[in-house]
Amino acid sequence: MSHQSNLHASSVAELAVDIKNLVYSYSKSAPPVISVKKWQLPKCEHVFVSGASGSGKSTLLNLLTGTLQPDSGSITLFNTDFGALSARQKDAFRAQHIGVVFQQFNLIDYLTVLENLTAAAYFAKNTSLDIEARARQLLEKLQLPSSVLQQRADTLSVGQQQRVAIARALINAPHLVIVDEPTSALDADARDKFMQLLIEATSDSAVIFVSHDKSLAQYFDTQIDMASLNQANEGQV
Ligand SMILES: Nc1ncnc2c1ncn2[C@@H]1O[C@H](COP(=O)(O)OP(=O)(O)OP(=O)(O)O)[C@@H](O)[C@H]1O
Repeated sequence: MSHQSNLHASSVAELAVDIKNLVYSYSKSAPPVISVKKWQLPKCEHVFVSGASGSGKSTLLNLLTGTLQPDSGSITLFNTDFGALSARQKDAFRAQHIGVVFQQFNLIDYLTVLENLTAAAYFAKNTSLDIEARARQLLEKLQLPSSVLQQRADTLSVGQQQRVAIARALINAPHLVIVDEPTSALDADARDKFMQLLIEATSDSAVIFVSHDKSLAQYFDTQIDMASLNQANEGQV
């Protein structure tokens, strides 16, 4: 069964993420950085993952997006066994079903906002939607003027870049949105506004948001700390 046909199963999946016995180490001689026995995220739930620096938050996100491969265990995303996909299928699955907002936004500087959004749709082979119309709709939802579409990414303010990064993550209407600490450069007012917009814009998706700033937990349905999720060093010296 291809990942495409699995998508039909995904529409009835109860769980966005189902992790079992997931173990990951950067080095064989060191204890695992990630060791999660069981973690389930229901569809459309918004979870806040906190944890100290070095606790494994980014590593977990990289495993969820397929950038890192687990040593053992399984990650099932919307009924699809992610680990069983080939590298190419993983890329396609990620492009189609997972939206990522990176810490540094990772917009392509020399492209306009519309080109940035169109590129994300292109990689997902998303031809079924009118991308420009969807881009306009998302910008409106994120309270950016549509004139921004024609502006080069490197001419945007930091706050605008953040909103465009959300729009890019949502352009393909992903089932799962992963957000890695995007608020560190913002003052308190801008941060609250950003969080409200993010939560509103992702109401139809499951969201995993990682940050060490526990004051952001108020925006989420549930919260979990890496230390309790991760039993990596239990019983190890
Ligand atoms: N490429 C790597 N090679 C070896 N060790 C790594 C690598 N990347 C991360 N680590 C180690 O893995 C552990 C978890 O790192 P990770 O970046 O996942 O933590 P984090 O919770 O995201 O931290 P931060 O909040 O500082 O971004 C740390 O001890 C880190 O030093």
